[in-house]
Amino acid sequence: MSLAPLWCVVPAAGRGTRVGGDRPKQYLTLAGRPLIEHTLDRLARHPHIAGLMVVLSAGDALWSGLSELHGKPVRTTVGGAERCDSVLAGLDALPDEVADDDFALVHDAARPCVRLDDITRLIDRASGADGGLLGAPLRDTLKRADAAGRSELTEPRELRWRAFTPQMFRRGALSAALRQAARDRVTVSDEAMAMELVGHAPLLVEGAEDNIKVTTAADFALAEFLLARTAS
Ligand SMILES: Nc1ccn([C@@H]2O[C@H](COP(=O)(O)OP(=O)(O)OP(=O)(O)O)[C@@H](O)[C@H]2O)c(=O)n1
Ligand SMILES: C[C@](O)(CO)[C@H](O)COP(=O)(O)O
Repeated sequence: MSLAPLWCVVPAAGRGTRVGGDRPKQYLTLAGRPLIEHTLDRLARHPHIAGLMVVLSAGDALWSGLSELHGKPVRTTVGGAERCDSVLAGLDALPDEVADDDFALVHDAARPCVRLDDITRLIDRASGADGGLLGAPLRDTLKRADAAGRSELTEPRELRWRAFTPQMFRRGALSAALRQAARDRVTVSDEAMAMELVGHAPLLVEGAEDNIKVTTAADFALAEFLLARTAS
């Protein structure tokens, strides 16, 4: 890997409404410490990550104040109403040393089980392809439901992927794509979608299915189990 070390933007400004806890899910306890600490620990341990830009909600009183982890700088900024607003704020806040042409990673605070070797593979492959994302091909039969919740149609599963993070793009190109989506009033659910909308075709890099996004309360038990099995 000849690329210079990359900064990683970590959107952590969500409210965790689907979990429904007494605080945003990134601060709920997972295997003895706040979920976000697991995520940041894994990212900072990756030898090719230079620093972390954690995007917090305005007035976040639960953030630990961490400023360094495993010798890497940890900076914070304030996010926005949607995940895409938070990612754009994170990109804008990256240090000046990150040029527009440099790659940056984006990884959800809510994905604590990411494997270091998947990050390495993403960096290796996506840097040669002008950007990409971790994901996994759909393995189940895919149904389209009608409004009554009945199966109306079986969709082809070939060429269908689930999108994970990290996602990796050049800082300037991703910022421009996110700004364009905002101007067009499109709420993009991931960085790759913003890039697709301006004509790019991000590389899909297959990653482990256990890189789950903690989304509901039931995901905590699964994440705790997976954390112990995905240490590298
Ligand atoms: N305005 C937002 C919304 C989400 N996120 C972050 O984006 C990641 C993925 O979002 P999601 O799982 O949807 O988190 P929440 O928005 O917190 O969940 P919910 O929709 O259940 O409220 C999380 O790390 C979340 O903190 C963010 O930084 N800013
Ligand atoms: C970026 C993402 O994690 C890819 O799966 C996801 O789109 C973000 O979660 P959300 O629930 O759509 O906000």
